[in-house]
Amino acid sequence: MSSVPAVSVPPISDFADWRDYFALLKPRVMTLVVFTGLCGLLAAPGHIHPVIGFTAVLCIAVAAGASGALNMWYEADLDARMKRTANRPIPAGRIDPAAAFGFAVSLAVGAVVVMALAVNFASAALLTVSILFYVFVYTVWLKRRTPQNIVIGGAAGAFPPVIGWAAVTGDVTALPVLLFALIFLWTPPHFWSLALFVRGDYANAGVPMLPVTHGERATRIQILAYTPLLVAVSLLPWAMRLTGAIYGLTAAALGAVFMALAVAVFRNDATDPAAMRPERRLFAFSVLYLFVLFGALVADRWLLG
Ligand code: HEM
Ligand SMILES: CC(C)=CCC/C(C)=C/CC/C(C)=C/COP(=O)(O)OP(=O)(O)O
Repeated sequence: MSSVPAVSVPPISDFADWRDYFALLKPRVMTLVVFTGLCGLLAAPGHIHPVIGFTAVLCIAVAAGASGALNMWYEADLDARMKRTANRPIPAGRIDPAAAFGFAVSLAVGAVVVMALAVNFASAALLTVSILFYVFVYTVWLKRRTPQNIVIGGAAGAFPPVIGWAAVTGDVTALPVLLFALIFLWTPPHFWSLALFVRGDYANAGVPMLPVTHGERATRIQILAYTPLLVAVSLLPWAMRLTGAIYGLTAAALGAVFMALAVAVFRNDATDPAAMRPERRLFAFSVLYLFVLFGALVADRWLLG
C-alpha cells in the first residue's frame, strides 16, 4: 500500500532517438535527390578535388534532408491525418516540433554556409534557392492551395544536378538546364501515379492533389501528356551532342518503357486502389528510371569522354 500517486511513464520507445531525427530527413526519397546531385557533379567538365566534391554532395544531402524536416515540421497536422505519414516522429509525438525546427534550420544554414566557404558561391546560392523553393513555394504556399502544387513546387527537386554541376564549374550551361527540365517534367508522372492509389489519404487530409480535385481520368490524361515531353527532353542532350550514345540509347530505351507504362495507366479505368497495378508499376519504374538515366549520363561522360 503506497500513498505515492501513480505516474504514467511513457515506454522508452516513445522517446526520440537518432533514428527519429534521421527519419526527419526523409532519407529514402532523398537518396535519389542526392544521386542526381552527385551525377550532375560527376558529369560536369573540369576537375574538382575529391574532398571538395564529397563536401558538395554532403551539403546537398544535408540541405535536402533539412528541407524535408522543415516540410514535416510545417505539415505535422496533415501527416497526422494520413495513414502513410501518421507514424512520422512529430505527429507520433516522439519529437517535439520546436526541437525538429531547430534541428532542421541548423542543418540547412550549416549546409549553405559550408557550401559557400568550401565549394563556391554559385552552388551555395542554388542550394539556398532549392531549400526556399521546397519549404516556402511548395510546402507553405502551394501544397494546400492548388493541384498544380507539385508541378510548380516540384521544381525544387530538379535543382540538385544543377547544384552538383555548379560545384565543379561555378556556372550553369545548357546540359544542366536540360537536366533540370528533365526532372521537372518527370515529377508529375512520378507523383500523380502514386497519388492515384493513395488518393484516399490526400482526400482525408484535405490536400488538393489532382486525383482528389479532378478525379482519376483527368490525372491519367495529365500523366499521359507529360510523358512524351519528358521523353523528348531526355533525348535532347544526345540530339544536341552534349552527351554520347551510352546516354542517348539508355534514354531512348527507358523512355519507351516509361511511355508504355503511361499508356497502360491511361487505359486503366479503376477507381479502387486494389486494381491500380499499372499505377504502382509506373510509380516504381519512375524511381528506377531516374537512377538509371543519371547513371548512364555519368557512364557516358567517363567512358566516352
Ligand atoms: C513535388 C514533388 C514530389 C512529390 C510531391 C513527391 C512525393 C512522393 C511521395 C509521397 C512518395 C512516397 C512515399 C514516401 O516515401 O514518402 C515518393 C517517393 C519517392 N520519391 Fe518523390 N516526390 C516528388 C519529387 C521527387 C523528386 C524530385 C525525387 C528525386 C529526384 C523523388 C524521389 C522519390 C523516391 C526515390 C521515392 C521512393 C522512396 C521509397 O522507396 O520509399 N521524388 N515521392
Ligand atoms: C535542398 C534540396 C536539394 C531540396 C530538394 C528536396 C526536394 C524538393 C525533394 C523532392 C520533393 C519531395 C520529397 C516531395 C515530397 O512531397 P511531400 O513533402 O508533399 O511528401 P510527404 O507527403 O511525404 O510529406
